[in-house]
Amino acid sequence: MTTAVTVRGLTKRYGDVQAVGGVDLDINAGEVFAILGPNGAGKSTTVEIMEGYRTRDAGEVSVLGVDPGRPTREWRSRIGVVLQTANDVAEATVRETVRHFARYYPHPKDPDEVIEQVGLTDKAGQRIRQLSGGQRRRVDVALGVIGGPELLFLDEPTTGFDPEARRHFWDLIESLAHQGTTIVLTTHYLDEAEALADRVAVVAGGRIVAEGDPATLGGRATAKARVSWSDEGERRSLETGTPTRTVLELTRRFDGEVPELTVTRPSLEDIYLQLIEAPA
Ligand SMILES: Nc1ncnc2c1ncn2[C@@H]1O[C@H](COP(=O)(O)OP(=O)(O)OP(=O)(O)O)[C@@H](O)[C@H]1O
Repeated sequence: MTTAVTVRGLTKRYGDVQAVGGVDLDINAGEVFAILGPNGAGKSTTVEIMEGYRTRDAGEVSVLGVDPGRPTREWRSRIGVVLQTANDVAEATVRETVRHFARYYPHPKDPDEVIEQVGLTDKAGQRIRQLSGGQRRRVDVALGVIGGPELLFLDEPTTGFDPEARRHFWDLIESLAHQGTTIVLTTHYLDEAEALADRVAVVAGGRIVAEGDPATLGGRATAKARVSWSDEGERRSLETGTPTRTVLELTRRFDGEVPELTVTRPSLEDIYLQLIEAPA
């Protein structure tokens, strides 16, 4: 497996604030990697260092084989970036803007296709300043992917999106990942991380407190399950480490279908909240 990003012992301090306090990361080529963490955890700082937009105090960083502290033009053309705050070219239209940015890259995608992918075909002729916040964010995403990047960084990409736009965005990310693009995203939406990411890292206080598959993070898949059902109109539930056995017993007791049966394990959000409350 090829590694797209390697980070070792990364630190960054702003005055008295230790924004990043020793981060190690390996992101494989072709994977979708989500960085989660509360406000001020150090996510953007870490990502901006990987993008070559921020200097580091210490540590080793390699992104597509290049130290982002010494970015080259050729390297820049291989990565795509969607920053948290975008610079709007307010007077230009969506199509003009996307076409304009396409010229910066040696092998850009077709601007109209990209506009379609982000769901802005109807707005292609509209000036950016006339778009809603969520629509502008979609322009940002279009500008991040127009160069056909091997590696795409997305910092809170769906903030301000309505639920439908978010789903469209997820489809876009899935199709880019399917085509082999490595994707690194930060998000505050746990459902987004769960839907998209092959692996997640939870950052708190400038350190990684957990890392892994979102389905099993923090022992999620083996944590006790809550089995709930209905018995003569009354809701019953119990927590158990052996939910299969419990369901089997209930099946016997009800001689078949267990009324209103649910079996749940902790959600990614439950595990995330535990992790950030008690950093390792
Ligand atoms: N340019 C800066 N100058 C001084 N302090 C900064 C600067 N940028 C970030 N910080 C501080 O570094 C810490 C980490 O900030 P960072 O933006 O990396 O967090 P984050 O995890 O991305 O947060 P959010 O979820 O709010 O975007 C915070 O305490 C922040 O106040």
